[in-house]
Amino acid sequence: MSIHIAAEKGQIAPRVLFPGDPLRAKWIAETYLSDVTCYTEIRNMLGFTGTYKGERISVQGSGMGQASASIYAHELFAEYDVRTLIRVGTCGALTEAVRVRDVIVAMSASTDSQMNRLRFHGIDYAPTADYQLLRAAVDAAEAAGLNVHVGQVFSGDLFYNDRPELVSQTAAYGVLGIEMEAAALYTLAAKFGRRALGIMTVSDHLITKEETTAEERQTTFSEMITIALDAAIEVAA
Ligand SMILES: O=P(O)(O)O[C@H]1O[C@H](CO)[C@@H](O)[C@H]1O
Ligand SMILES: O=c1cc[nH]c(=O)[nH]1
Repeated sequence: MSIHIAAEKGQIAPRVLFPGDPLRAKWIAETYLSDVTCYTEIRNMLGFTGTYKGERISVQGSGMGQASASIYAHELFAEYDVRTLIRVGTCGALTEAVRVRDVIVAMSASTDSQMNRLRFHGIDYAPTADYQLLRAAVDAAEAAGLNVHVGQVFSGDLFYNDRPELVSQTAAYGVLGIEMEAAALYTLAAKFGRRALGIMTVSDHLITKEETTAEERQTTFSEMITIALDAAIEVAA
């Protein structure tokens, strides 16, 4: 076991879905996987392994924010040899071109986090998705007849941000949605030479103020999950 995950080596599959909400992890495992086992309950940050279309897949809660998600991503890569990590999260929409319940596949993630400033001593690193995984996700969406937005997201450290102009400024530079983990995930995947992708369903709209319910955020968004699972099994384990 690692410090924050109770699994034995081999209990976590090489391909992992990575939602922020541990109850979304439970819902994904119960809804989409067969032969499911729960391999960790430490801090209630639940993790499950099961089978999807004959392939082993795990689902691990990440918690909210880059600080929490970085701990789980690091341990999954460093201690459990995870090869593919797909965030299945929620985000806020920053532009009217994107609507609530739309799906965004995140090509890149800007951030206001200091993590990479510390890591790279002031250099502006560009956290970027794995191209094959991104392409597999777009192909999976097309095969299922689903529309997705492919583009930039912003991974903010502050959910309650004091700078309302952040929305208009990032939108003016092409950012589609705001969430809190993708930049760290892409950076750590690059560090360990693994694949990462963030797929986010829009849970609320920062311009129109439309919102989804907490229950919907926990137990729906099936389009995103299907795309993530089908993309995961397309790339080498
Ligand atoms: O729904 P999840 O995956 O947690 O993602 C979003 O929701 C949380 C904030 O409510 C942050 O973690 C943000 O990134
Ligand atoms: O991080 C997030 C997630 C959903 N909506 C937001 O505004 N921010």
